Amino acid sequence: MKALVTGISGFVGSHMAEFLLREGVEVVGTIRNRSRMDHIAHLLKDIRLAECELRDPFSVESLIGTEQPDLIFHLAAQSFVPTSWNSPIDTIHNNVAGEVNLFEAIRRFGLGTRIQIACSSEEYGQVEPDETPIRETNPLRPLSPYAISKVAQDYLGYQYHKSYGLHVVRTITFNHTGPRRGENFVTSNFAKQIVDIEKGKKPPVIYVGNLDAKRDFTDVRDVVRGYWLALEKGKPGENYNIASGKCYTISEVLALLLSFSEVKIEVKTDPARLRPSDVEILLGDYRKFNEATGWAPEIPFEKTMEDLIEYWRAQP
Ligand SMILES: Nc1nc2c(ncn2[C@@H]2O[C@H](COP(=O)(O)OP(=O)(O)O[C@H]3O[C@H](CO)[C@@H](O)[C@H](O)[C@@H]3O)[C@@H](O)[C@H]2O)c(=O)[nH]1
Repeated sequence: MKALVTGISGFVGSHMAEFLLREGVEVVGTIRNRSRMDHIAHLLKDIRLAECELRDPFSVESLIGTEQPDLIFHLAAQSFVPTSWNSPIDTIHNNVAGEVNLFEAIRRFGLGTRIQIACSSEEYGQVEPDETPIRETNPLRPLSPYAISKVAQDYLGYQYHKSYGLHVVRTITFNHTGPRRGENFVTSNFAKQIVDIEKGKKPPVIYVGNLDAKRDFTDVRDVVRGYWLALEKGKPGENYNIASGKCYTISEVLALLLSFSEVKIEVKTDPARLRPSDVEILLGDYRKFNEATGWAPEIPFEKTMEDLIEYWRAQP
């Protein structure tokens, strides 16, 4: 069995590759010439890399024709919400064109490849108080260009399944984190700031944005197991929430991370970290996915946060 992981050098891609190797699957991953390699350096003897610009249909067609994968985990994306306000067109183009190019190549070669699409709880956007925990039937009220790009990716998956019978499973993943999480994202950003203070690299002040937002975090290692199960047991054309079913305010996340450290730290709001519109609450109902695949989260949030801070402590 051969799996293609787009964005293999990223946070989720590197964990996906580790999971697939443990399952005995042959792993090929896409990289671009400017991809960082530190997350997958330890895997290079066991995986193959293919340089591919997903935005370029010729590049994608040549990759798919050569590799003819049984499975695709489509994880490559511009995934940071604030970047999508600075470069909305680039976010939408990158996330949407890459997926269309993959679907078109699979369709043209007539392959039976099973394809997982990484959709996002950001698609739900403005959620009303009586709508939590959020089910897949909730209306989508996206609040950022990133969310729009994910709505498009999600519905393209539906459409290519209906129009051409492609085996596409759409996973709607709520926030996820763990070791190697990029330092822009809130959990890693706070953990790294704390560790930089511990190491004396910066004064004892932690800068934060909106602490009132509520998010539902799942450990990345549980998430990649979910992506595998989505293609093993999920129904083509369907969408499934992957979530923990619990949510924390960002101020609770900050308090938890601070509790792992001995140093005294002052908390300051950095206005540059506030967004034009922020999703207030994301709390997912994962029953549909559980019923289809048996998946449930296993790693508690406290353990994920401990592993994350230890990850940053171990960095040079
Ligand atoms: N990044 C960041 N966020 C902060 C900060 N302070 C508060 N926040 C708040 O923390 C929340 C989480 O921010 P992110 O970690 O940047 O994630 P996100 O915007 O929720 O998006 C993530 O989850 C999506 C799934 O819901 C993913 O699709 C997306 O790629 C990303 O992983 C947001 O409400 C944000 O305003 C800060 O200093 N930095």
